[in-house]
Amino acid sequence: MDLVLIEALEVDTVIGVYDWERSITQTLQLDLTLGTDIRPAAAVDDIGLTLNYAAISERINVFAAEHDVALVETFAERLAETLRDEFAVSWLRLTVRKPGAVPGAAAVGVCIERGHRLESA
Ligand SMILES: Nc1nc2c(c(=O)[nH]1)N=C([C@H](O)[C@@H](O)CO)CN2
Repeated sequence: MDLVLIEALEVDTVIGVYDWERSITQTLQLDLTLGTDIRPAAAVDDIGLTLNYAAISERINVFAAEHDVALVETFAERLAETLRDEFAVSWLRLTVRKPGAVPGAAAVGVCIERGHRLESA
């Protein structure tokens, strides 16, 4: 299995369990590792045959702008489901960090893996 990477993508969204968080936008930082087979695209140098990280990043920005949830867990789970529905992703690892949420910690958050890792031929 090959991997396409999106690292330290910053997106703005409404997120948080406390009342004061319900009326503000906060920035989340995302790391995304996407499992795919890059060989068909590499063989003919065609963006249409791989996971377009620019298009996926734009989709994540739209997702963040449209969603409003309490937990980073919910954000991660729903985003992973959306990406697996809309792109040819066999497996993904998604880390969602909420910088500055806890005093003394650079960031807090979750990391999830979904789907099946395909072996390379
Ligand atoms: N496991 C989690 N713990 C907490 C979350 C969360 O989303 N998942 N959220 C908060 C608050 O919103 C916090 O980030 C505000 O600073 C607390 N714990």
